[in-house]
Amino acid sequence: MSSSVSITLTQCSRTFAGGNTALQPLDLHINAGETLVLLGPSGCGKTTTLRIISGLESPDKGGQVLFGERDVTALPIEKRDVGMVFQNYALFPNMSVADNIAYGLKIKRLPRSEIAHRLDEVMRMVDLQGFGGRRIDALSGGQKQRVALARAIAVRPKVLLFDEPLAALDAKLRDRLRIEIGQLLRELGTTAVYVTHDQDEAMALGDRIAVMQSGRIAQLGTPQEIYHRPANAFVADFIGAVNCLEVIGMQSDGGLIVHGGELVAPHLQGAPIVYCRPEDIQVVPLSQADIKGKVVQSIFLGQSQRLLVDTGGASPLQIEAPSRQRWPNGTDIGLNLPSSVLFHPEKTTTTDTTKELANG
Ligand SMILES: Nc1ncnc2c1ncn2[C@@H]1O[C@H](COP(=O)(O)OP(=O)(O)OP(=O)(O)O)[C@@H](O)[C@H]1O
Repeated sequence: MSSSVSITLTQCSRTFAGGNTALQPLDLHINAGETLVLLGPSGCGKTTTLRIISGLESPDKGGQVLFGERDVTALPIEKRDVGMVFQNYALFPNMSVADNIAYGLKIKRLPRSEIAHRLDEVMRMVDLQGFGGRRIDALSGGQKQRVALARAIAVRPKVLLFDEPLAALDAKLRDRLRIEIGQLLRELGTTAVYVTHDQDEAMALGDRIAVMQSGRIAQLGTPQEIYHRPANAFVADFIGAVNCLEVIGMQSDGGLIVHGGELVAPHLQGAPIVYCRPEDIQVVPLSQADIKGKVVQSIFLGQSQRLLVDTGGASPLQIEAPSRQRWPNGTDIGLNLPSSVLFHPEKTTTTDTTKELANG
């Protein structure tokens, strides 16, 4: 495989006709061999960023795209040595699987023996052995996406770009292909940029995730950093369920007395706000509970259940509870909330937060 390259975007903005700014000036460095996921809601600028990296789109004047040390800003996609995988596969429906995969290799005028060798190699990698002669329209969605993947890697690109490749597939297939793509990317070591609005996909695949909001990067970090130390309320809310708690007092041992509340704004006037994830709240016997409440709803999720618990706050707390236990509505429930699991977006660590709150 060809050696991977780093990607550097400097001051890349994109304004469309009519003054619609899809991307604010963006600086982003992607390490060689890294998988970077661009995650965010519809319209936040993920695809525009990917298209600027691919060469399908140019940044506004002044923006620069480097692959390694090489300035590729003015190069079209076919000169950038990138492979792309799209949501809609973008395959030739009337051609066979093998002809689709070999398409780029033929354009590169590789010798027939080399084409045969690479076909063999990539079809094995994406588990499509024996499918070479099939027509594209005789394949399932998952198989089509494997063909698209094989076609992208067959040319041994320096950079692999994915635009929501699993969005059209059903949940089970999505999970499976997500794992396979992750394995493949590790095996290939190719620098990859992967666009999705699915947080599970982002966390499973990304070495780092850039969470985007309104044409900017709201946070760039490892999945763990993004999940456990979200930079702001938008990231906290986008990357998973979060409880927003109003601090209404302090216990003698320094523990916070909190009320449940919903995620409204990062800074409400008055009481300090802290956040916590549903799975970090412990269900304990009532006699040992810091917080007591009543179950108002339970949502069965299979491997766990989400309980909504009224603790007297503005809105119920979300708790993750074991799957097999029954919690009829109206059940009294005891909860503990270790201060170590509380976090405050805009601040760096949970410990800082607790200290600051304790001091202030
Ligand atoms: N060719 C275009 N002309 C005008 N506006 C555009 C064009 N392409 C994108 N935009 C706008 O730029 C913004 C960002 O679009 P982009 O496709 O990058 O978002 P996205 O995060 O990929 O969204 P989605 O997940 O829905 O694909 C949107 O407001 C979109 O409407």
